[in-house]
Amino acid sequence: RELSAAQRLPCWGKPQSKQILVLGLDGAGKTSVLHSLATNHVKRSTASTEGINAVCINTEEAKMEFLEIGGRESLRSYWKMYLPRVLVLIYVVDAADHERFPLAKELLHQLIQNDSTLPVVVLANKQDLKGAYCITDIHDALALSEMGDERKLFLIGTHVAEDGAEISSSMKDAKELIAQLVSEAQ
Ligand SMILES: Nc1nc2c(ncn2[C@@H]2O[C@H](COP(=O)(O)OP(=O)(O)OP(=O)(O)O)[C@@H](O)[C@H]2O)c(=O)[nH]1
Ligand SMILES: [Mg+2]
Repeated sequence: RELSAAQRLPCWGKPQSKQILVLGLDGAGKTSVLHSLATNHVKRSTASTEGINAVCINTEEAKMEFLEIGGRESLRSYWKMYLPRVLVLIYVVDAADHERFPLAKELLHQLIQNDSTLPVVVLANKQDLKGAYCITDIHDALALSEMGDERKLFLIGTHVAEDGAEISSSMKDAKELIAQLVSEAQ
């Protein structure tokens, strides 16, 4: 496993680049969301990310470089290493994974505790699943009211359900919002 490869990735680390970190527990849907945002079509991931996964996405507004770090327990210690370089943090949760909300919450709060202004976009993914928590419940479960007053914080429900379909309007909104945030953050 070569996490240090991040330094050599073609689109990661250029001074003019807008870097976005994508974190969240394993299985939350980070890779699936990134694939879908990149292609505008739903594409579910079939494998857990072994290390890091870098995806460049360009919109009219911004050239964006997304870096996902796998969410498995063995990879979580790497998450914070990338924080100092990011403009925006995307935190993906599986809205139906009730059992692990407390863990997802704890890890999110640990990540942002030393940066009171880092913008955060929480994606409450898998909204298509029966039993998925709605936005209000996710807001409570993750204690998003305790993320600090100075921070730009957004919570969007998403799903990556039907392979091949065009991405949902909420996913398009998320893409626009992220582009907006990175252009403001630079
Ligand atoms: N029903 C449903 N399944 C989803 C959704 N998003 C992702 N999945 C499925 O959930 C599983 C995990 O998705 P990934 O995108 O690999 O999750 P990840 O967060 O990248 O996981 P790691 O790389 O292990 O950290 C895959 O089987 C996906 O097909 C969704 O919105 N709805
Ligand atoms: Mg992944």
